[in-house]
Amino acid sequence: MRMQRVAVVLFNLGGPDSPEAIQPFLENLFTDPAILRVPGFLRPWLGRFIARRRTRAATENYAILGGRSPLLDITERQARALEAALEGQEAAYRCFIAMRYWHPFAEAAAREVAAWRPDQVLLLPLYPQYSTTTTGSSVLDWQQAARQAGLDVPTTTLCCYHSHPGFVAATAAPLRRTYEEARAKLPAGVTLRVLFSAHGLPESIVKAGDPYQWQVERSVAAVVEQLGIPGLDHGICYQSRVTPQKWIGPSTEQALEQAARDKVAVLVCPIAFVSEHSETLVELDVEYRELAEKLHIPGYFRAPTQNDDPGFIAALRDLVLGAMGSGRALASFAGGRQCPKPCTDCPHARTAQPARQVAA
Ligand SMILES: C=CC1=C(C)c2cc3[nH]c(cc4nc(cc5[nH]c(cc1n2)c(C)c5CCC(=O)O)C(CCC(=O)O)=C4C)c(C)c3C=C
Ligand SMILES: [Fe+2]
Ligand SMILES: [Fe+2]
Repeated sequence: MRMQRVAVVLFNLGGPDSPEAIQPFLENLFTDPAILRVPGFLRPWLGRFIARRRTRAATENYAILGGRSPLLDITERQARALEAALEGQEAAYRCFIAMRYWHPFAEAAAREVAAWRPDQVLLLPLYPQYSTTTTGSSVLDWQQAARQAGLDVPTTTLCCYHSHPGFVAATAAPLRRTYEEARAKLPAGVTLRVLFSAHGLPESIVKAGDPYQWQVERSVAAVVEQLGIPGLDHGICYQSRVTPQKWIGPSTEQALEQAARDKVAVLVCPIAFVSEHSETLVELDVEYRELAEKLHIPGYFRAPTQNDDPGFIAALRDLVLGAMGSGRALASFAGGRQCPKPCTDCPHARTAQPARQVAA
């Protein structure tokens, strides 16, 4: 009998692979209805307008990284490491990558998956917390791509793993190392504040029911508990605001200003990214570091993201094996947007409509 084949599809946002790709990448992003929530007839025009306005700042950021995002290279490493970690199971696992706004798109990934003839597909977002703007958008994109590729096999979606013990441990371990290194460099009297920095969202998206902020808070609580540092000074803040609307706060800039007023050193820990990219390597390592210096903050440190750290890959393996056969499926959410229903304690699980099975 042929061994069962499981295609694991890793979702991430994608990033430009050359300076010329920056504007079309941004156009793809800002014309996504999950990101730009304006009437359909306005979206292509407004989305391209916002993208063109953002291109200059983004080009300057990517220039610091050699003109391209490192996200795909890192995701490739994660995919190969996860594939290796899944060897020796009862089923044969192969990992594929579907990026949302730049190559490899879901369309190409779905064709590759179909050609491999899997018995099952598992969708694995590289976003620990569910947002309609990230995982939700990628799932919708995948569903369309899979239909076009004629891929009709049972599909399981892993919506979120904000408090999964493996993810929490893989976040806490490098944070603890950086914390100890930072402590050793600081004078004894200086407090070190851990600032958990997550990608921000427009407040209207959270008010419409997006569970992302709540899940970020859950992740932070779990990581702090795992660290077990008595009296740890810590806070949550949100970075990367790119539109003029009101975004959730406090912003990372505001949190740094508060740290300056409190005369504490800061250790910034990314909590919603699991790979290095422009928002960690440029925003956190260059822009916020400069701001911290300008504000005379007594010390600025940054914990690394997980990338292909063995602890994180082991967490992904456990998530994959735990999700297989669990019957997790998508439910349609009030308002017509897709929202998953796998965790019993997510607010969206309580508000979701009865499950509409998209896969067995
Ligand atoms: C309204 C705009 C945006 C929302 C909402 C948003 C949500 C969101 N994004 C990530 C993770 C990533 N974002 C990345 C790049 C990126 N994101 C936006 C805008 C929104 N993101 C822009 C305009 C860009 C391009 C870069 C820039 O112009 O500064 C990336 C990849 C970047 C790379 O270097 O490859 C990631 C990853 C999350 C987790 C999230 C909400 C939960
Ligand atoms: Fe983003
Ligand atoms: Fe959930």
